[in-house]
Order: sequence, then structure tokens, then C-alpha cells
Amino acid sequence: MTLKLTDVVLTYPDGDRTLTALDHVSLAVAPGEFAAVVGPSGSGKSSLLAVAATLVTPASGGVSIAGQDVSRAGQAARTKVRRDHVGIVFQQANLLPSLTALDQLLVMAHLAGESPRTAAERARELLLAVDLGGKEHKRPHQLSGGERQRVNIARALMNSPEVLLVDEPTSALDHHRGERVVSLLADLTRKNDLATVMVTHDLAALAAVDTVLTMSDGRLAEGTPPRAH
Ligand SMILES: Nc1ncnc2c1ncn2[C@@H]1O[C@H](COP(=O)(O)OP(=O)(O)OP(=O)(O)O)[C@@H](O)[C@H]1O
Repeated sequence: MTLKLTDVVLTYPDGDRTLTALDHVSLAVAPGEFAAVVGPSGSGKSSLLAVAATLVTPASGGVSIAGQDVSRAGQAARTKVRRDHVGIVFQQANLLPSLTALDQLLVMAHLAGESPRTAAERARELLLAVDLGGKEHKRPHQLSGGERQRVNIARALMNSPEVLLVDEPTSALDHHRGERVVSLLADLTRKNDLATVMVTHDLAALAAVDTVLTMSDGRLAEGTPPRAH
């Protein structure tokens, strides 16, 4: 399993008490599997993504990414695992306003110390894969919301991650653009053998996923997605 959470408990201080955001959560996502996480506001979806992204350390339980146990790893080791194996797509595209689509991707490679030539090749391939061939030199304000989200996805794949974590990718998009982004995520998951976890409120998006995980009060229940046909 590429992403594995075992009996994870995450708590936050809440006045003189503690709030349990994740209450003994276990999940496993295999390469090529597209999982959606749904559930009411405050049920723990973002907390689950943050733990899987190694951005927060749970109070107890195991977190394994691409075969590496990161639950007891220090800050530097967690950053390395994140940089080498995890792609993260946030809700808002948060692209840098002055950079072209191509440069948004190259910044990532530069930060990772990759050779500019290999990086440029890979960045062009990824922009083609998200259907933005010909738009490499456009800046964010020259792109539609859906196109910006696709740049965001391509950027998350620059480090060739095994795990892709996606937070509400369709919330700023109309139905048609949202559908396109979700079907692109499904394609990329299969083609690149990614273990993808997508938090969503968008019920239409569930037709494209393999697994639906439902969070409620910090607990997780697994179900089968409704099929369109
Ligand atoms: N940094 C924090 N400090 C304290 N409590 C937090 C923190 N982050 C989240 N919480 C609490 O943890 C619980 C789970 O929050 P989380 O953001 O994971 O829910 P969510 O399902 O993603 O919600 P939404 O759909 O509204 O984004 C909530 O009760 C929230 O108030």
C-alpha cells in the first residue's frame, strides 16, 4: 500500500480540554486507486489530509508513505518524504501571479535542485497531460479557473509523487469544469499509478472514484461509490 494510516489519533488543544479531530482512523490506498473523502464540515477531512501529507504529526498511530514509516520521523525526514513522494493540490490554485504556467512548474523543480533541462521537458509533458499544450506561456490571469486548477495539478506532479492529496478541487469551478478536473484526476491516477485521496463536497465527483471514505466526528467508514450506470 502506498498510503497507509493505522489507528491514527489526532487531537487539538481546546481550552482546558482536547478535541479529537481524528479518532482511531485507519485507511490504505493502493497505487492506481482514486479515493474520495466526504463528510460534514468539521468531521476531520482536512485533518486527515494534513496527516497524510506529513504536515501534522498525530498523537498516536502509524503513517506510512511509499513504504516509509513517517509517524515517528523528525521534521527533516518528514519534509524529505513529502518532497519526494507526495503531491498536494489545494482548493485554490494559489499560483504565483507573475509566472507563466511553465514557470509555475519549473519553480518546483528548481527548489528540488533538478537540472533545468530535464525539468523543462517534464513540465511540458505534464502541461500536455493536463490538456494545456499551447498555454505554457500564459499567466494565471490569462487562464480560466479550470485551467488554473489544471496547472495546479500538473505542478503537484512535478516531483513524480506516488501519493496525490487533493483538497476540494472543484469548489471554485462550475459543474462542467469541475467534472473535467475530476476526470483528469482519475486518468492521472491510473496512468501514473498514484494513490490519490480527494476531499470533496461534490457528489457528482464520486462517480469517478474507486472508493468513498466517509468521515463523521473524526471517524472513518468505507463504502462503495455510487455508479453512474
Ligand atoms: N489547528 C486547529 N486547532 C484546533 N482545532 C482544529 C484545528 N484544525 C481543525 N480543528 C478542529 O478539528 C475538527 C476537524 O476539523 P477539519 O478541518 O479536519 O474538518 P473538515 O471535515 O475538513 O471540515 P470542513 O469541511 O469545514 O473543511 C474540527 O472540530 C475543527 O474545529
